[in-house]
Order: sequence, then C-alpha cells, then structure tokens
Amino acid sequence: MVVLASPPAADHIPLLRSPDPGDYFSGMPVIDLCSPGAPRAIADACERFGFFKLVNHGVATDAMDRLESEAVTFFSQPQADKDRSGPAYPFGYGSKRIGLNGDMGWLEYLLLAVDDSASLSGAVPSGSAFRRALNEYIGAVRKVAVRVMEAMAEGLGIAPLDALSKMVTAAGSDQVFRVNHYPPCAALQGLGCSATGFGEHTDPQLVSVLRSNGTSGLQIALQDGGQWVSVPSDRDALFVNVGDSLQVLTNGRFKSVKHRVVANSLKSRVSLIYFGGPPLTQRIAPLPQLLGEGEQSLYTEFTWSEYKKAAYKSRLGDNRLAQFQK
Ligand SMILES: C=C1C[C@]23C[C@@]1(O)CC[C@H]2[C@@]12CC[C@H](O)[C@@](C)(C(=O)O1)[C@H]2[C@@H]3C(=O)O
Ligand SMILES: O=C(O)CCC(=O)C(=O)O
Ligand SMILES: [Fe+2]
Repeated sequence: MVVLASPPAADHIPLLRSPDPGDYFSGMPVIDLCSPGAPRAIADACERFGFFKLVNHGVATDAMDRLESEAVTFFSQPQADKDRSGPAYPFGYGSKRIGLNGDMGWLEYLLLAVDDSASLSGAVPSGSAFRRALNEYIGAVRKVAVRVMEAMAEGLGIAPLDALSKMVTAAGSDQVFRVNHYPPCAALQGLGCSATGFGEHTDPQLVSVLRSNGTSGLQIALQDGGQWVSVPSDRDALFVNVGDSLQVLTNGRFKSVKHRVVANSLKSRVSLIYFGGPPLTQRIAPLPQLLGEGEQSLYTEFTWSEYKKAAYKSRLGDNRLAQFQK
C-alpha cells in the first residue's frame, strides 16, 4: 500500500495507487446458479480464489434497482438527517470510521441487523419505502446464499446438503446487512492515487453476497502471491466471497479472500452486502465429513461468539484467524 501525504478532503484516509486497466481480473469464475455444473464450479472457485461471480441467481432486477434507488435517496439527505440514523455501532448510519479501532475509509454506510425471517431491525423506519425495499431484497439474497451454500456442500461431496446452509437458517443466526456508499473523490483525480474506500480485510462470517451499482472499485488479492486485481463491475450479477468461518469449517480448503475497495474519482459506488453468519453459540470447527483419515484440524476450536468478539477488537487489516491457527 502506498500512503501519501493526504489532501485536505481525504484527511486520515490512506491512499492507494489508482487501479489501471491492466489490473482487471481476467480469470474470474462466472457461475450460472441454475446450471448442472454449478456445485462443482462453486467449490472449485472457493478453493482457488474464495470468490466468484454469480449469474442467473434469481434475484429480480426490480428488487435490486428499487433498493439501490432508495439507498441513493437516503444518502442524498443532509448530513444532520443521516446522523439521526446513527451511530453505526451496534447498528445504524456511519461515515468514514469503520469499526471501533481507528480504521477510516472514503465512504458512508448503514450497518443493519437481519433477523431470522430475513427482515430488519432498527435504523431504517418500519413502514418506509426504504425498509420495504430492504426487506424484499434481503429475503431474496438470503435465499441465494442458502442455495449457494447447498451447492458448496454438493460440490465438496458432503451430506447432508444443508450441512453448511443450516448455520445461516438456524434460529438466532447472526446475519448482517450493509449498504455502502462511496462518493466520488474528485480531489484526487489525475494524481495517480485514490482514496481507500474500504481497507483490505477478510470477512469474519461464512459467506458474503455483494451487489454493486456497476461502479468499479472492488479488488481481491489472488491466493498465489497476493497480487491485487480489480473485479469488473456488473450490476446484474452477484459476487460471493468466502469468509473466515467457512475457511475453518472446510479446514482451509475454501479460502477466505482478502479484498478492499478503492474509491473512484468520478463515479459514486453503492454496494449492498449480505453477510451470512451462524448463531452466536455455533461451534466453528472443520466438518467431520470433510476430514480425511488422520487429518487434524488446522485451528483451535472456537464459537462464533468468541470469534466475533475477537474480530471486533481487531483492526480491519489484521489476520484475525492467526490466533486460532495451530
Ligand atoms: C474494523 C472492523 C470493522 C468490522 C469489525 C472490525 O473490527 C473487523 C471486521 C470488520 C468487518 C468486515 C466485514 C463486514 O463489513 C463487517 C460488518 C464485519 O462483520 O466484519 C465489518 C465490521 C464493521 O464494519 O463493523
Ligand atoms: O462495498 C463493497 O463493495 C465491499 C465492502 C466490504 O468488503 C465489506 O463491507 O465488508
Ligand atoms: Fe468485506
């Protein structure tokens, strides 16, 4: 990462080299969720990259567009009105500060809790068009997450089919939804550097399912060598990434992918992300069906509650799994 002297508009926000066209990820797995080969292709992508693009996913374009448009309306309000939906922790509106330990990014966001029936609590008024759009989209994207996790189990050759997905459908599962808005960072235009939108990190949960408005900025680190590549944006597709807990459940077979967002100098980016986490009491350890003869767990055992607590004490870029590695 290049950290340069910050211009006034991006005070305290680390700068990154601006992506160039050669950074585009040419090997991106694109998976049709309805194709017969999807389970194997999904498992393969999770083993190689911890990341893939999902098409033919079944979430209605209307539902995605409605939520995007409501989010844009929300973020267009005067700052004082948005602040009334804050603070971000535990849930609500936040700006620039990410987490509680000093991380900063060129973004504003809503962090929301999803309940068992895929509807929201807090921050966005119930009965509002925004809340309706959120509930509709979250209901649909959660179903996609469940189908993807069933396909993962099938692709890994393990039974039952819901061995993974039941952790996000169980009563008390810890699901989070996030709406991120990265305004254009015009002050940096032409300087060859960009503001960090969302600094490099892995997601602590099992899976994350992301949809963006078609503005680029998301980058992933390739597993071999850690080179950063830009994910070509596609507003009709969903992007799925493996989180730390799924890496542990598969004893390292699936890779929790490091990713980040580079703010665009010209266009704003809006992203909608569903994070599928298990109930707080869920034990996170390799599934016995996946351990070969004599194969030991690579990790000391923990519960999701323990992992989450440790994660929220860490900085964004920390390797959170390191303390649980044997
Ligand atoms: C710096 C932090 C922000 C984060 C909590 C943490 O302490 C470390 C993990 C971060 C992350 C990344 C994925 C999701 O965006 C998120 C909501 C999560 O569950 O873990 C964020 C946390 C956050 O923004 O509060
Ligand atoms: O906003 C994005 O595109 C990705 C953000 C992200 O990785 C996160 O919120 O965990
Ligand atoms: Fe993330």
